[in-house]
Amino acid sequence: MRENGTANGLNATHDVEIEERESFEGLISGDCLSSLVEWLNAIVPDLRLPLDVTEEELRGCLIDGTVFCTILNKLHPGSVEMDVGSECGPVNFKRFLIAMDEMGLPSFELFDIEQHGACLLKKIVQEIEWRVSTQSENLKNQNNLCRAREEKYQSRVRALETLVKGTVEENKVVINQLLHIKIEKSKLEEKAKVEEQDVLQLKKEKIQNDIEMSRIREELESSKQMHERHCLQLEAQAENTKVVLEEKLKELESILSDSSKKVDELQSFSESKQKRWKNKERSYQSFIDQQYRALKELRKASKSIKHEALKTRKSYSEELNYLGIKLKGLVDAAENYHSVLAENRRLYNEVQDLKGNIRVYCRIRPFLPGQSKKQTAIEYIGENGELVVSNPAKKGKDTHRLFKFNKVFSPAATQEEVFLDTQPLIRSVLDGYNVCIFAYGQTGSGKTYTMSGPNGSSKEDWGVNFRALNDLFQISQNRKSSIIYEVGVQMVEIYNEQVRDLLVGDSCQRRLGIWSTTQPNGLAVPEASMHSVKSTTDVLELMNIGLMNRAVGATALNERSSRSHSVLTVHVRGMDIKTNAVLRGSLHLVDLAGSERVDRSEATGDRLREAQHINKSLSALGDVIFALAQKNAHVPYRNSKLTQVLQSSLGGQAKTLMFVQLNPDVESYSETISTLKFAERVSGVELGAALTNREGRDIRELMEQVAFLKETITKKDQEIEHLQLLKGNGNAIKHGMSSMRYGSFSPGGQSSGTPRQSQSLARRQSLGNFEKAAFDVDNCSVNSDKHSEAGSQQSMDDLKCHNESSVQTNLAGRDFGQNITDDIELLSFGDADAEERLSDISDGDLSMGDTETDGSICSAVEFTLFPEVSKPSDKPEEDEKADKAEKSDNNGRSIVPSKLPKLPQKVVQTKPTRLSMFTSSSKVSSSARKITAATTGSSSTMPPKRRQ
Ligand SMILES: Nc1ncnc2c1ncn2[C@@H]1O[C@H](COP(=O)(O)OP(=O)(O)OP(=O)(O)O)[C@@H](O)[C@H]1O
Repeated sequence: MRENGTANGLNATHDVEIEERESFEGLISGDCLSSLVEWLNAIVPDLRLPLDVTEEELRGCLIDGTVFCTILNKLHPGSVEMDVGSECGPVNFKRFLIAMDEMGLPSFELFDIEQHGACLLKKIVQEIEWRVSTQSENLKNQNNLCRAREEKYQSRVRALETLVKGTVEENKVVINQLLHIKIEKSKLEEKAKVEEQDVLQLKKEKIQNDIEMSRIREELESSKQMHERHCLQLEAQAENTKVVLEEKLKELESILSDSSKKVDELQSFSESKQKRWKNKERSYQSFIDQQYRALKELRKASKSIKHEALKTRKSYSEELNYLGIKLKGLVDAAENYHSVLAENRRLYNEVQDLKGNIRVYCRIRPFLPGQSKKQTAIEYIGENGELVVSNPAKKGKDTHRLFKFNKVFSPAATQEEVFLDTQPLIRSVLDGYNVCIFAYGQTGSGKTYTMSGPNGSSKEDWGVNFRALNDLFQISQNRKSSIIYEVGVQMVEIYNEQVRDLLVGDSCQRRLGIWSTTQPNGLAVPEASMHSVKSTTDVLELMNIGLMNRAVGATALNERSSRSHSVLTVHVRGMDIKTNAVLRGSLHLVDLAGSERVDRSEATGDRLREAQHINKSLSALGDVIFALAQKNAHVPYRNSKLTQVLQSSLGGQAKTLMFVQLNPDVESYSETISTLKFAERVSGVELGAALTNREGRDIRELMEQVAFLKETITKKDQEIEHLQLLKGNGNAIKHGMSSMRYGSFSPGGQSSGTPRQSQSLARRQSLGNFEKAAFDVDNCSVNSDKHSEAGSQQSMDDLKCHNESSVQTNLAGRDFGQNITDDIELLSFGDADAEERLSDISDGDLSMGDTETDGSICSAVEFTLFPEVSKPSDKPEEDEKADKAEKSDNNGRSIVPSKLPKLPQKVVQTKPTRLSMFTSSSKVSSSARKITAATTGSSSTMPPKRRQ
């Protein structure tokens, strides 16, 4: 019965829990309660239940699950595992009593574990299962499973219970089985734990799923709302679109109706147009017919016009023929153009000549930056070349001084304006004239500025030099169809009375000699390097080199003061293509050194020496010009290197232009006055008509003939030498041959040319190399031609005469031919010696100041070198007198030169090379020395070296 009751109780545990609790009332009697409390306190001291606890209080008491299990194990050791208690958590004591009650335990004293163990266990299991089921209400499926298991266990328990009812042995077996079941139970518990964990896991998952579900639901809700909103929008749009479409439809319908109306209109219009076209077609047809008729008429007319055109053509060709005849006349006239051009040139130069050959232009320098507060000495500048300078320091009539020149340029005048008035002279150079342009003035007055322009100047600032050469090239280009020009440039510097080549890089170069003979080509310094130039660029380069090489020193007056005279010489040679006539002109562009007084430049030492040389040369220039102005028979060119170099340009055959440069500063008044006085003196010079250097064709032919003969003689000489070698009888044969050879030069000999030609040839033969061939070959002018032809003949006569007289005096036993032989031998000096001698001629004894007038041996040389000084042909009477004087008076030193043989001008002019110049001079000096020795018997005038 109890078994059944227990089984029933188990089944109904959870369903009737509350009823059971109510039925617990009165289960425990008073004795039992107190003994129970004691027992409990003894088992679990921590419980500390008061002994007078009422049943109600006891029922309300909670005991820990483990305590609960401990109590059970005390009652029945090993009946329950402690884990179960810890899992149950706190257990209401009431439940414990109920469990005891359910197990039918009357009291604790009567409790028999073997008897009530199974029942107790069942209760405990139920309790656990109940607890699990209460904890996992949501997992109903699990519960079902558990229930199924529970049922299974119940069946087992039942089986056990049946066994328990059996014998004690059976009970033991049952106990074993119970133990086995316990083990299984523990396994099941483990499983239950696992499942519990699963349940927990599932719970978590469920919570997560619930969260997820709620999220999804929310999302679903929001998307649903969105969708609804979207749907609403779409519906609104559809509504709008529908309205718009309806409107459009209405519009289209109206358009359609309009179009159909238009179509109707067009149709009617096209029909009317068609009608009009048909009308037009008819009218065109009638017009074409009309045109066709007109065309027929035109054809007829064109035929008649063609006929007329033929007639006109005929008359035109007749007119053309007439024009051709006229054109021929014009061509003839054009052919005469060149001669007209030449005539023009001639006339132009005549005009230039009429203007006077020395022109003086005055240029006043502006105040330099920083000098604006200075007082000017320039009072007035007239348009016709008047210049008034005033001296504030003086009073009365001396305050103002008037000067007059060809032109006065104010400080504002540009380089171009200055050059415009110079330009005509440049053209004259190309017409075969010698021109000299020089700038004179104190240091810093603008000489270099006028001549070259400022340093590194642009084309606008170019000075006269650059512009002149530029002009030369331009004019020569314009004339190239009729005249071919060659241009060569020399640039020298005269520094401390020494001439240096500015176009040679070597700074320590040697001094150059000057050949002071009046040369039509103005080649005064033959040793200076000659540079052929073809363009302005070439000239610019050369002049830059020259300007860099120019000696520049500092003085108190000008920081960059040039202490030397620079002479740029441009040699022009032009050949007329038609006539082969050669034109020759030279242009000297001179930048003089400062003209200030020595005391004012505060110079000492080297600077003082420089200043003295400069002053000396400038005063020599003044003397020359003064002599020219006075038309003196003798002009002292040789007093300075400057006048020697410029001789050809200052003489009677040249055009000269002087720029007088003035410093406007009143402090420079005295310098300004002395400069202006000098300029005034120069402007008074009349040089006479300039002469052009023109050479005829016949001269050229003669020159060629001479060259040919020279060649023949050279060949003969070579043959003679060859024969000498062959025969081995050197001295005898040589003498014989020499006699033969020289005999050919004697006037009576079998010479192929005239004696004069032979002499000239002999000289030429000995000359050897020529440095400046271009300017050497044709060194004659129309003027010099006539002059030198006569002069040469005269010289030959003189030479003969001189030889005769020599025979009569000290040079007995030598005939004319032998004399020439001497000359030739003299001409054969080496180059070095030649240079030295040339230098000697211009630098040494021969340059002594007043030798022109004292008639020494040097005068003899001078006579030869400066034939224009005393012109034998012009003054035959003087010559005769001199002749007599020479014979009668050995001390008549001034007379001797007039008796000296004058070099044939032609020879001198045709070979102005360094060597030729030297040899001519050497010969002359040699002759002169001999004669001097003969006439004066004095050797003191010549150093021993030069007599060799
Ligand atoms: N017409 C001018 N216009 C402007 N500046 C000028 C003029 N003339 C000269 N000068 C200036 O005056 C200064 C002196 O001129 P420049 O050197 O030409 O004098 P110079 O007479 O040649 O002197 P030196 O005798 O020392 O050679 C230079 O600075 C130059 O540029």
